[in-house]
Amino acid sequence: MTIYFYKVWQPYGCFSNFSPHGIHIEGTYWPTVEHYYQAQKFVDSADAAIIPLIHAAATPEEAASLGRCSTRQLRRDWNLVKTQIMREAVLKKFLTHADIREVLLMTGNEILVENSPTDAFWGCGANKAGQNHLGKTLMSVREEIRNLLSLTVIYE
Ligand SMILES: Nc1c(N[C@@H]2O[C@H](COP(=O)(O)O)[C@@H](O)[C@H]2O)[nH]c(=O)[nH]c1=O
Repeated sequence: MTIYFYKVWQPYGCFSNFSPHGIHIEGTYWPTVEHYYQAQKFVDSADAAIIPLIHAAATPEEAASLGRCSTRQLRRDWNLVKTQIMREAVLKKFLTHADIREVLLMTGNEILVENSPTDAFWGCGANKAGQNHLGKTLMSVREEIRNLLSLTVIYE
C-alpha cells in the first residue's frame, strides 16, 4: 500500500521536510531540513547574503518563502546538486532522530509519496504522476539505514 504524506500535521508528517527535526551539517545547526535545503540554493551565489536570514527564519514556511523568491539568483549548479543536497539532509535527519527513524523503518518496502498538489518534482503533483523525488529520497535513505544497521549487528 502506497504511503502518502505531505503536511506535518497529517499522517507520516515526520517525512515532511517541514517537520521540526533539526540537523547538524558541517558544524551548523539547522532547525529543519527545509531551512538547510532552501539556504543551499544560494551558496556561492551573488545572493549569498540571504543564507543567514534563511537560517534564522522562525518557521520552515518562512525559510521556504525566502528561498523561493524569484528575483534572487540561485547558485548556477543548483539543478545538478539539489537532489544530492536533499539526500544528505534527509539522511542526517533520520540518523539523528531515533523516534522518526523507527517510523521510517516500519514502513517496510512500501512506496512513499510526497502528496504535494503543487510540486511535481519533489512530490507527485496534482495529477499524481509527478517525479516524487522526496519520496524516492526517503526510500533510498530507508535502505541505506537498514544496511548500516545490519553492519552494526555483524560487527558489534
Ligand atoms: N512539505 C511542504 C512542501 N514541500 C517541500 O517544498 C520543498 C521544495 O521547495 P522548492 O524547491 O523551493 O520548490 C521540498 O522540501 C518539498 O518537500 N512545500 C510547501 O509549501 N509546504 C509543505 O508543507
